Amino acid sequence: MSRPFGVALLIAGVDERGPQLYNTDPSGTFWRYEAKAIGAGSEGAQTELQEQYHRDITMGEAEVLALKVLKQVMEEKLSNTNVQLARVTQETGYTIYTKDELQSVISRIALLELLRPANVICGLGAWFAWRAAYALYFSPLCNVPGPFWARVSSLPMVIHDLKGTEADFMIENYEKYGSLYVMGPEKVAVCDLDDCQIVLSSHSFAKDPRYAQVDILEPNLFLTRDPELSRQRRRQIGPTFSMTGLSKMEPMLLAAGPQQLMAKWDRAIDDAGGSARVCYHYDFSLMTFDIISSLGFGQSHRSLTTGDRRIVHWVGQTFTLMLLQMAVPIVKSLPFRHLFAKSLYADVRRFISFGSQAIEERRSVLASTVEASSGAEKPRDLLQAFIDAEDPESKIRMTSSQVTTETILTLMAGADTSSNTLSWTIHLLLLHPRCFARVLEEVRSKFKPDQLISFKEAKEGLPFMEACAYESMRLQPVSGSLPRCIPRGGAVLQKHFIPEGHTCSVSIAAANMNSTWWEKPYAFLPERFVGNEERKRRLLTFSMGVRVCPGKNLAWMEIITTLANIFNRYDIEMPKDSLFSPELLDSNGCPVLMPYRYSITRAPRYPERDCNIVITKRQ
Ligand code: HEM
Repeated sequence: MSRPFGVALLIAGVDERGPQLYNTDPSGTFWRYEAKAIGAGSEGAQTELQEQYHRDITMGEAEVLALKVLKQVMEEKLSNTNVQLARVTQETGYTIYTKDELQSVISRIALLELLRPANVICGLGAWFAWRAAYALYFSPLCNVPGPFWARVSSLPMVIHDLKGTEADFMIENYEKYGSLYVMGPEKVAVCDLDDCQIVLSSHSFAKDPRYAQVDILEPNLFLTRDPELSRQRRRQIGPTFSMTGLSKMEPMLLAAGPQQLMAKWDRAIDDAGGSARVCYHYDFSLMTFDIISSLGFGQSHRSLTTGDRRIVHWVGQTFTLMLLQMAVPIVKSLPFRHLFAKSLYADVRRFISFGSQAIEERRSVLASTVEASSGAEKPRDLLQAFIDAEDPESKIRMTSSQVTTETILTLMAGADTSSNTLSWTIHLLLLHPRCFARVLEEVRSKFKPDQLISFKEAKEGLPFMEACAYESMRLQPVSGSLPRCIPRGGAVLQKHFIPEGHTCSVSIAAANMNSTWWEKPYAFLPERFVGNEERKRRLLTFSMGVRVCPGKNLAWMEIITTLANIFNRYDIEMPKDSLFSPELLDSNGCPVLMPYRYSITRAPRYPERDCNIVITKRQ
């Protein structure tokens, strides 16, 4: 038997025969001698040692074992005075443990005793009983409705978060407990629109501290918890995202967006001889990336037609690292983190340097054109608008790296959100043929088959189609919940006082299904939005208040122009092998929708299977 550390232990004691040392031979017979030593102890201890005979043990284990024997020796009063513990090593020979050493071994054994399974179970039971009693009778949230488990632990919510079913779980709990309920020991879910407004309308309900854990990018509009930075950025980039600012960029948006998509679909139809099967989800996804990367990075790069997914990949990696830092902040200080997550960090670096390069190139192109002709027009895109953006109050402009950060964030926040909204709208329309027929009638009665429809034309001429997009955003909001901190002095929500230090989560999914505000909330009823500006404002999908989505107008421009142009140009059908149909209904009497997953935004779970359509040129 090999012995780790070359250490042997033995028991020494003083009994009526005088000092006894149960000798040991460090060269190999330690266990035999140890067994002899406990001859003075109980039978139980001997058995315990003998059971361990055939395996290597560490110094720590040996100490504990020896001490157990020692304890028994003392307890059984076989040797009640001056009991000692000694160790023998090949190098140092026989040494008696000092008082301090003995004390430390005794503490260790006491801890081990404490950690015995029975003790652990009792401890956990007591802890749980205390948590339950506190949650039910003493917690400031004890009068707020909610599931019992959520009062005691955040685990149920975390599990749904990880499974990507958080939205359904929050709607389910809203149905059971109402517009304000407990979703964690110190956290409430907010599902009433008036309360959402209270939370979102001021900076005093700051974003969750986890947002500030991300250190891969400079402080920016999306992640900042600092009201001053948030206000300043909005003043700087606000004009860019206004309808006036965006209308200058529309030709570029149409070229990278609907025009590119239609060119691809036309080719697919020609290649297939009249009708083609396409996966609209993937096409929308690449198209929206192309729109933002052409506007934000000045790129003529087209991932939809070339299949080059480099930027899409970088965005995914940056999100992964961001979420990792938000969920497990310690990863930021791990010494070899760059080695553990080498490709993740490398891709984020590539993405950032791609952004910086775009700015440098733009600056040098501008410098050379200004030299060549003084009246040269600057490009009309997001990149230029960000470079030129100035805070009207302080006259401060963004530095190059701030522009890079905001552009990267724009791509991250603006691509998947818009493309998933498009996917859900198509899916819902295919499952509601009455509405779809009305949309087609509306579009085709207003526009010629080959006409490129602009945003203004679509917005003014297609109120029902726009209402369908609103209803799709209500039923399948792509954004998740918005976690906020309760401010100093606490807050009153649904007549319950929620103290400072607690958090709340504005549930977009549940607020959009709140039956106080939305009649027949599960039904797809676009009519509710036609000509009703008040209802449109009430929709929470873009958030509201001081941190409302600044890209809202751009998103609408992408969504409305894409839908109008494809409905005008193609006849669209569900394939025969589709698993979904208007006749397949759920328990609410509504068509069953394709399953979703959350990868930052709510996306179709099986796009290859569920997001196919058969397209032909409009008859
Ligand atoms: C259908 C499309 C979109 C939806 C549903 C959507 C939704 C949202 C929501 C709910 C928020 C609030 C997040 C929070 O408070 O944590 C938000 C914030 C934001 N969105 Fe959007 N968004 C969309 C498109 C876009 C686009 C196209 C852009 C940029 C071009 C964009 C840029 C941003 C930014 C920068 C923020 C952070 C604002 C802040 O925290 O102050 N979004 N968006």
